[in-house]
Amino acid sequence: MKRTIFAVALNHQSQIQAWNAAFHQSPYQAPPKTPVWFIKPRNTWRTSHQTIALPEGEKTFSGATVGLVIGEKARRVTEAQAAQHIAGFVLANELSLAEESFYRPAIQAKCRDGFCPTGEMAPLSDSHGLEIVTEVNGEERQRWSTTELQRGAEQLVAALSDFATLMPGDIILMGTPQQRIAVEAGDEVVVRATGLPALVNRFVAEQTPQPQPQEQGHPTFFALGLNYADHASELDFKAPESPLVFIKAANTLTGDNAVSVRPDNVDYMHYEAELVVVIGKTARNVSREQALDYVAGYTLCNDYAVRDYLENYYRPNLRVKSRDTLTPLHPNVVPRDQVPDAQNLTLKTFINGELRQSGTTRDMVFDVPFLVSWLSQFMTLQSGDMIATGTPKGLADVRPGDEVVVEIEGVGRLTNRIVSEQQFEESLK
Ligand SMILES: O=C(O)C/C(=C\C=C(/O)C(=O)O)C(=O)O
Ligand SMILES: [Mg+2]
Repeated sequence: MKRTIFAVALNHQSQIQAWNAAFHQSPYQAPPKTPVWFIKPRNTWRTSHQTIALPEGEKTFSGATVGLVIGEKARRVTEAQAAQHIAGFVLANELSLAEESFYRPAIQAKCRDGFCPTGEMAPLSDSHGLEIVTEVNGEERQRWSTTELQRGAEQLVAALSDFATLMPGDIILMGTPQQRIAVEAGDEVVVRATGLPALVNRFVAEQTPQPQPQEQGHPTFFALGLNYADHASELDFKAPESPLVFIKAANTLTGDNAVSVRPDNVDYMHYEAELVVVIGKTARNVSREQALDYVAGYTLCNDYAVRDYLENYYRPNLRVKSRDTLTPLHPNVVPRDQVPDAQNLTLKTFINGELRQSGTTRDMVFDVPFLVSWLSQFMTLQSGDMIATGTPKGLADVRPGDEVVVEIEGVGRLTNRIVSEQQFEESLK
């Protein structure tokens, strides 16, 4: 069973070459130091032989790749240990709109319905030197080799498992060349590699929204960046003109009264009190007026961020936002009809009993109906998906031993304690 599909951008040499000059200039300033991870959420999943509806008015590009499949839980494994955690490999198509920037391009470009078909897994022991071939309507259009990747399978597992525990069934897509192949309605795209079952998909025009295939997978956990203007200005940003959405993987979620690990030798581990919207039924192309009908209710989370790991423009940055234990989420969902006005709730964070953050959901830049409607314009929201709506001003560092309580009026109270890496490791023994 698939759990989380992680993917890595800028892992093919041709991409690094193509972007090299831009990466030494503003706004990037420097090439990324660590892998640029992103997530292909469950609405993007398809299997071989399923059709994929192309978004209207957009140019879609095929990005044939190979994914490694985790067979055995991997937490902080070294490159030398990584191979024993890999069950095999799959072919995949990391479909995307044009990649014009690496500043949060991901969600609208990469997370559309059907934008991640994957084939069947084969228990290959090694992906080195694998040639990935793309055929469109029977004609070979691209061939590349995994020797051209900057980081191979073992390096990717080691880098990701350093902060995110990988579970059996998780997949890491290993990257695509800079050159992608435009696909059109009617095209049949076949991705092949020796030793792996071919991946075959036909593209069709998007007419009416297609029913979602019954795929299993974690609910998607969306989060908003800078959705309160006062918080954006405390981080020296302007309020965004359109929603800045990132996705957090399941590894980061924990519950009420749980612990969160502060990495050693960092300066900025910030709490973030956030209202979380829980989707109640499938939502595609819903208007702002209809949007609340698709909301089951509300809960709250603490969207911790280790800001030392921010790398300028390379966002969403999973090392900052999707680390193990760094998203305490309250398990109780308060039904929508018990929250008369989600845009008029007080949020508070207390550290060791002292009030440190206070704001109101009135100050959201993009309110709940807008967010549900906006996301549903380009992806299908499913029951259980959640949207963490951003945090107001008032961030501060937290240290091991701190008790952090996030409270939202009428929604709940979430308690969490900060531990050091050493304390956490000892608790696991
Ligand atoms: O971390 C940042 O600097 C901004 C950011 C996310 C911010 C939030 O999570 C928030 O405002 O609640 C980012 O993803 O870049
Ligand atoms: Mg946040």
